[in-house]
Amino acid sequence: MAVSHQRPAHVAGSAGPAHAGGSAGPAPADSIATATGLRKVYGSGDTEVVALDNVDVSIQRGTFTAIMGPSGSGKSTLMHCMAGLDRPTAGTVVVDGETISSLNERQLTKLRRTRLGFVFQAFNLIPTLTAKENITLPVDLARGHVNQGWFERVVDAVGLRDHLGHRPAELSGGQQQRVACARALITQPSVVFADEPTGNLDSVSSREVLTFLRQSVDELGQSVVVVTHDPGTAAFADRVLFLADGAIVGDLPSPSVDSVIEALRTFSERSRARASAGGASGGASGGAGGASGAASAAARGAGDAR
Ligand SMILES: Nc1ncnc2c1ncn2[C@@H]1O[C@H](COP(=O)(O)OP(=O)(O)OP(=O)(O)O)[C@@H](O)[C@H]1O
Repeated sequence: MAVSHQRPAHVAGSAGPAHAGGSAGPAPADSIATATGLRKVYGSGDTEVVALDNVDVSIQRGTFTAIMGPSGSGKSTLMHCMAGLDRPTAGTVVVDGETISSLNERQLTKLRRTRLGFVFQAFNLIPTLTAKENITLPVDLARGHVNQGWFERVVDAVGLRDHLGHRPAELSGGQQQRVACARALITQPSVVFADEPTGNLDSVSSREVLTFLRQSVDELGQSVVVVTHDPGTAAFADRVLFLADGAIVGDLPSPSVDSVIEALRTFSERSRARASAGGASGGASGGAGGASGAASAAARGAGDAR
């Protein structure tokens, strides 16, 4: 489902055309997460799938980045490799100065717990715990101390002060996902990674969650990366990266719903042209047909948002 969004003043402005290219540029000094030469191959022989093919990405600190692309284009794989949930076949990932591709499992687990935040489509809350207990769970598991000042700021931003004693079953879907977002932020992570965070929500709840993620960037200085199919969600971001067949094919700053749909349409047409020229092969599955499907889905989504 799509969500329309009034862009905040500091990121408003004319959305330029998506820059098309094979990489999202070299790592600038204020990069919070960087992938260089990232390659991920699943299976081997006849079943081999190249999910990521030499991807270079740099995510700026204190920004909201959306990753889009057709089904099977490698969005989740890219996010999982950058978040240390999956190991790349080749290439390097650096998060907040730490080269995570060279960490062992124990170090990776610690890094994920202490320096990264995650939000998934399924809220993954513990049903027997209250909202407050769910939010502080990562700190409690690490036997740390909740920074009370930060907790208060997050709770205010998430707008759930009156529901802290409620269990997940007593909260709406949007409220549950906001609890999950607050949980992702409680450790003041270097980056929050969200995979289709509004996939299970109606448009009102989606807006609540996206507004909160946006605020976490604007007011709390967090860095957020969201994987999404929805142009309305992408329009909350400062920048949209487009993937197709395991490669970055576009980079759109200051996105709007319309500019995202236009970019999806352009990449879909290019993908179709490559396919009819016989050049679409070898990459991740979901190639031309998938891209085309994504563009039509985007157009449908835009209809919903208006
Ligand atoms: N564990 C796995 N084993 C084998 N192939 C996989 C695995 N995970 C992903 N793939 C393949 O890698 C490619 C990229 O998958 P990925 O899930 O990253 O795409 P996506 O863009 O996130 O797709 P979707 O939008 O449908 O979630 C696809 O062809 C997928 O089938």
